[in-house]
Amino acid sequence: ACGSEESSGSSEGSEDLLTQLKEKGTVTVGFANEKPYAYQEDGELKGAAVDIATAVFKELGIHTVEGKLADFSQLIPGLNAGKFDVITAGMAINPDRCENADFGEPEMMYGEGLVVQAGNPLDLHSYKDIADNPDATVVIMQGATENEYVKSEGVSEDQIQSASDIPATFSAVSSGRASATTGTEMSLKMALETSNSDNLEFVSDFEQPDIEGIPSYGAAAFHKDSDTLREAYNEKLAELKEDGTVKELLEANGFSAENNSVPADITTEGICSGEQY
Ligand SMILES: CC1=N[C@H](C(=O)O)[C@@H](O)CN1
Repeated sequence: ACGSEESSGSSEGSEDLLTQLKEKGTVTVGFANEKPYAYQEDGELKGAAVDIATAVFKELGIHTVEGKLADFSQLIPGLNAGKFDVITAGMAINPDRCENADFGEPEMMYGEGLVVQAGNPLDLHSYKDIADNPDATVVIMQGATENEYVKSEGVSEDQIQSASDIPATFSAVSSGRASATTGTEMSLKMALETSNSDNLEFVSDFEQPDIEGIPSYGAAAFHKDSDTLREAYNEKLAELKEDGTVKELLEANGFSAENNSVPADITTEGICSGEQY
């Protein structure tokens, strides 16, 4: 195949992407360095989304997974620009994103979290608490679902700050530039473990908002032209859900089988169409 040096997100040319990847034996995945979903540590690609994708690709005869780091907000644009073959970032499926990428079937379920300064000086326990306090600000990773979640709970645009990644959101709260940050529960817990700012606290009694999008369902995301690859991925993924491998991989990455496994009736089509969103 021509252009075999480049990973191409499109199936233009003589062979579809699945066939190309099988021939190369390598798939290139986009990720945003967010533990425990997809991150690099000691030169190795790790995380629940990476592990699940790696297991699926292995079943497809694609044994090497290479990572390409991108800001979270650049994952879908990067996919569509052909920088990687698939996004493995535990990205939440939602109707807006479904317009720009084709998600695989859901691999994990997750909720939200909140990190504030130690002692929780503004007494923030929900997105509504932020909305109700004009002095409160929240810093959120660019492109993350939480930007919409807080707004739907009444937080105003001028209370929201943006940062390119989770470490940058933590330093904004730690330095007092923002009152709080929100992200997925697991991202915040993990980032807090490795953060060297001891003046931050995870709000353990955070109230999950009762809004569209929560809980979220994370999945791999494919280029709109990669139907064959996505269908083959979904087929193997279903087998690995069935035989307990997905559950095992979630647990190995700190998720709980009980709280983070996807209920059997939830489908990507259902979420994209808005019926299950
Ligand atoms: C795993 C993850 N999920 C959310 C999202 O999909 O936007 C954001 O919190 C960013 N990271």
